[in-house]
Amino acid sequence: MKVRAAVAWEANRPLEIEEIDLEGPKEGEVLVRIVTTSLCHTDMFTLSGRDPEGLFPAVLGHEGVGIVEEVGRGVTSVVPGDHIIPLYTPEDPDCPYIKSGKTNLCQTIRKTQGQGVMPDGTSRFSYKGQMIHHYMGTSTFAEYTVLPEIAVAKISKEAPLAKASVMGCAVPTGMGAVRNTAKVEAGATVAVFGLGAVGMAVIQGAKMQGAGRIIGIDTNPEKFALAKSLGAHDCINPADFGQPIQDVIVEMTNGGVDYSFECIGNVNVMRAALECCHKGWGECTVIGVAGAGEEIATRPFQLVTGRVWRGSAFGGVLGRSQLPGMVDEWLRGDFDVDPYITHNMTHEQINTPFDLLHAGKSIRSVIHFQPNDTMLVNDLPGVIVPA
Ligand SMILES: NC(=O)c1ccc[n+]([C@@H]2O[C@H](COP(=O)([O-])OP(=O)(O)OC[C@H]3O[C@@H](n4cnc5c(N)ncnc54)[C@H](O)[C@@H]3O)[C@@H](O)[C@H]2O)c1
Ligand SMILES: N[C@@H](CCC(=O)N[C@@H](CSCO)C(=O)NCC(=O)O)C(=O)O
Ligand SMILES: [Zn+2]
Ligand SMILES: [Zn+2]
Repeated sequence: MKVRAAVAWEANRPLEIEEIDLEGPKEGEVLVRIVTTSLCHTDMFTLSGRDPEGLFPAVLGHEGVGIVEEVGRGVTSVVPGDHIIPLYTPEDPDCPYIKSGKTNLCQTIRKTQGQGVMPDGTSRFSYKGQMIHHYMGTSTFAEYTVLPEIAVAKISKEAPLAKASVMGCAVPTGMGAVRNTAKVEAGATVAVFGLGAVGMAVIQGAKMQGAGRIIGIDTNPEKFALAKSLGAHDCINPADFGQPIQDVIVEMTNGGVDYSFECIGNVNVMRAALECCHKGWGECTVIGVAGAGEEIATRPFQLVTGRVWRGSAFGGVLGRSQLPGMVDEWLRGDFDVDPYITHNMTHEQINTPFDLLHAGKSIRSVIHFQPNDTMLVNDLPGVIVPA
């Protein structure tokens, strides 16, 4: 079939909307109509050319929501009409990683996913006969995409599709890192480095866990008002201090924080995030994604004296078994996704979210594939960007 897709032809070049060819779902695959998708910093990171797994041309996008249109042979867990969230961290119950009960990092299709192809080694996308790569196994910047069955999470049909895309990455990543990776407990002191959508979800998650003090850190003070409204007690800008930010936080907290989260992808900040942790027990969770060749450093003494460095992908969330429950929490009103959505626009405006995110003007921009259906709902959060 012919589908309109935003194609990243090469690194550092604006995406182009093209009419490309999409092959139907093969065995174990699902054809999905994407309803909305939002831009995560990771898409921008890959477009920048700094992602060691970045491949071009590709259809980027991994934070979205859609409706199953057709299923391939052997697919039993979803049917046409189901509402789903594409999973860049799939969940195959037969995967030894999943069976371990210790991680959400399903490896069943990880290799081909990193090669920009479906599990059978081929791409469903092409343009005038030229192969176009899939991205993160999701490629949500297309009207329709094909996904392996293990990479779709069936969610409640009550979830408004106009807003649900943020449940595809930012919200579960930040909230899950708090609950599943760090396991923040009531009363804990928390530092959140980077107040984009991921950092905001960490704040929201920490507040829900009953954290006693939440400190937000960002070089862009325009993020502070939202961070405070979600639960941050203090927000600080490293540029306002004449000493390393980790020293400032250790002083502010009388010895360091119980938990810190790096939500930027900056290896120097990852060091600060470790070193602001309390001696003896403080734990730093790295969420941000750093570029090819970049490495982290600290004095090993920081670890010898009890601080812990760990990392989190997709918040440690099991996509098929746990994400639908997180969507239900949202629908019950346990948390709100509206604060994440600052802008709404059409697929044709796909490059605007990159400009807004780069300029620090947005949290999440949502792309609406059927603007007449989803952009005109009366409680749509954020502004509608004029075409
Ligand atoms: N591990 C995962 O599963 C996962 C999932 C989603 C996103 N990510 C990564 O998390 C990071 C955050 O994603 P996002 O979409 O929230 O990004 P974002 O661009 O919306 O937010 C990043 C924030 O960091 C701030 N910042 C930049 N440099 C800073 C510095 N030196 N000190 C303090 N603040 C600084 C920016 O002002 C911005 O507010 C990215 O690296 C992204 O690739 C990882
Ligand atoms: N491809 C990069 C790493 C990118 C990365 O770390 N991706 C995160 C998700 S970011 C979502 O916004 C992730 O889940 N990683 C686990 C995995 O990819 O298996 C690189 O090669 O450095
Ligand atoms: Zn993401
Ligand atoms: Zn940039």
